[in-house]
Amino acid sequence: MTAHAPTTHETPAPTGELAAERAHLVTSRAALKAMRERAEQLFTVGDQVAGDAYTAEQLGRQMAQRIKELSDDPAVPLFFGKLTMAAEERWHIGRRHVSDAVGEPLVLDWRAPMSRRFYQASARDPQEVAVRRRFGWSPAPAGGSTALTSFEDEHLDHGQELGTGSAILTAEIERPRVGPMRDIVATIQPEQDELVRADLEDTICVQGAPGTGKTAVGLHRAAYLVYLHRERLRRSGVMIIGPNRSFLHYISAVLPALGELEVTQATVGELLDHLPVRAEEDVAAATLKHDARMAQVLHRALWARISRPTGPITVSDGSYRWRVDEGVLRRVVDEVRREQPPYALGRERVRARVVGLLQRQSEARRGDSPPDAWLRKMGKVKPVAELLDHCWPAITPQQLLADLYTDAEALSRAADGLFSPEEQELLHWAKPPRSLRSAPWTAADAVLADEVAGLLDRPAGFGHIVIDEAQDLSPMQARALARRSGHGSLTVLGDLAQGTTPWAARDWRDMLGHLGRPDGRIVPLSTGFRVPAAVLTLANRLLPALDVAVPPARSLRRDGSLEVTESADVAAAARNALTREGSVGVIAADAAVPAIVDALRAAGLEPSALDGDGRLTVVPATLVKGLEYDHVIVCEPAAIVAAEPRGLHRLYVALTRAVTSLIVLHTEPLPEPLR
Ligand SMILES: Nc1ncnc2c1ncn2[C@@H]1O[C@H](COP(=O)(O)OP(=O)(O)OP(=O)(O)O)[C@@H](O)[C@H]1O
Repeated sequence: MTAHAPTTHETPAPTGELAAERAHLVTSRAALKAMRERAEQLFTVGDQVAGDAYTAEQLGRQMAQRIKELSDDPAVPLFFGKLTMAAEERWHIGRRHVSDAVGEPLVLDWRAPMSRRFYQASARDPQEVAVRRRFGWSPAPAGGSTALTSFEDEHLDHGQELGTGSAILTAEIERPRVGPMRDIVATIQPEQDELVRADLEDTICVQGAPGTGKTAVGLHRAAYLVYLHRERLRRSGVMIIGPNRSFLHYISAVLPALGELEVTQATVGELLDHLPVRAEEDVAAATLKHDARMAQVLHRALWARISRPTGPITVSDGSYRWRVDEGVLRRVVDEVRREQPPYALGRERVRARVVGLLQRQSEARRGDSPPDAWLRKMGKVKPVAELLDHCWPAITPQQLLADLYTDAEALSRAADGLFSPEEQELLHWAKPPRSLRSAPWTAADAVLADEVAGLLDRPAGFGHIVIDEAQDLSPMQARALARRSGHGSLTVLGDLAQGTTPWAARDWRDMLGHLGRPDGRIVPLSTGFRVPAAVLTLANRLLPALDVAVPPARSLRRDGSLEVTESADVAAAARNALTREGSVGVIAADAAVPAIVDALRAAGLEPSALDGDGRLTVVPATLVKGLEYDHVIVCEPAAIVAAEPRGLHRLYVALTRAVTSLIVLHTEPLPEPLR
């Protein structure tokens, strides 16, 4: 394969081609406006013609959604690419579909099957594409519009291919980052596109070094799947799981920019709402609670609640008395138990079968079928209720956990052969709480309560879940997500080297097992788009000490700078960084953050809150995962390492947040691998 120099046209364009492209832009914008006006008109008419209130509301919601989808943001290019086919057809590719009054497409949605060639065609396999064109756009000033300024052609039919040498890709990657994450739809790379367009049925697990575009791939895959399977996924839903709220805030603009407004975004913690978290616990206890063995302990503890009937029941029904013998009742309970339904469903099944036995007696005596009200009444009569409370008692997740934590014998039975006596002791509450609400519930208990809730009843599953920073999930958290995925598929994104929780994954196959998808495809991403090579070389020196088998990251970026300085003057470093274009992130051990904020303020600088939109942000090291800044100042690496057991992993995360420059400030000796 031979790569040739591109034919790049810069503004002002000497040829009429750029003018023709600008004319196409004007036509496309006008067509989009007309589409929006038609939708608005339908919206008004729909209001008058829709039959019942429900239909009207549904229709209204869909139309309002459609109008929003058709909105034209002048700051966002309407198209970014163009394919000229060997057969002379021409297709512009953009963020959404635009067609003219007779339905002729003016811009193809990037997710349409045809658009795939824009990302995948190569000189070796042109896929009938003669020329691939990428457009350059000027940055939009605040509140203003972007302008079409240039284009770059690859004559695939003549063996020309730029790959990552594209000037427009380079400009996009090097564009200063301010504010939330942007979509990468104009420059998705072939290896990323393969993942974005993976089938809905496919669970994929992406192991990628920092900045290889994992988050970007996950978000674009969500947008792609919603486009392709709109009706199905609108019903079941798509969810994005991120490590914390700051991260979710950072990525929140990407899907709306791609026209997708109905995707749920949450942290794992936000999904677990079965008890109020009010206490902290030591790492050993928390780690044990996050261990996969805990699932077996809870399963045993719950099913140990079931006991066999110890006598017959007799039910008075007007002038009749029905009787069910102990042996028959035992068979009912044993049978339902063998069927292994969710526990709460099992209880109802026992109830229904006992009522069925009463019904048969009644029918035999009375000669006709009793009405539904009779069946409901029989389900609640005292002997039946007492039988259920004895044999298959109702239980809440909180009650089950509290009983385990306070009753050493019950715990020992459930944990027999699984937990050592010392481990069991870790779970024990020294004194019983006054009430379940005031019990010292911890975050790990919330995960366990969710496991129990999942044994009681199966939650409805999402059609697709994208899990970012998945390396940090514990086996029990992974199970909580598996439960919410039902028959759906997963996109699992992470980097074993960035695992910072005590239970962080060391092997993706194990994690996929906990996520209920042991056969998921594990795919590496290796090209880094964020971190400059010099910075990555420094961070890679930590890898051998991180005890994970991952290939070192490789950067596309030859620009950028690295400075390691023996100084504590963060204000001077920040002031200097602010003279350059782009965002500045100061990353420090959590405990050092207040003093750094004070020092910056004392120097007349104004750091903004993590979710704010200022140019200078001070970020606690524990919250920086997934984020990026043009200029990063990492303060005192030794303190970041010392703050937690997996401090070196945390430092690896901190060092890989820089897009353009990294400044490491220290007065203490640097951690060993960096010396
Ligand atoms: N194909 C691409 N074109 C342009 N920019 C890209 C491309 N792929 C990734 N990027 C950019 O590279 C940066 C890193 O991407 P992203 O945050 O998705 O990486 P990541 O693998 O999730 O990183 P980390 O593991 O550090 O969280 C982002 O600014 C993203 O927009």
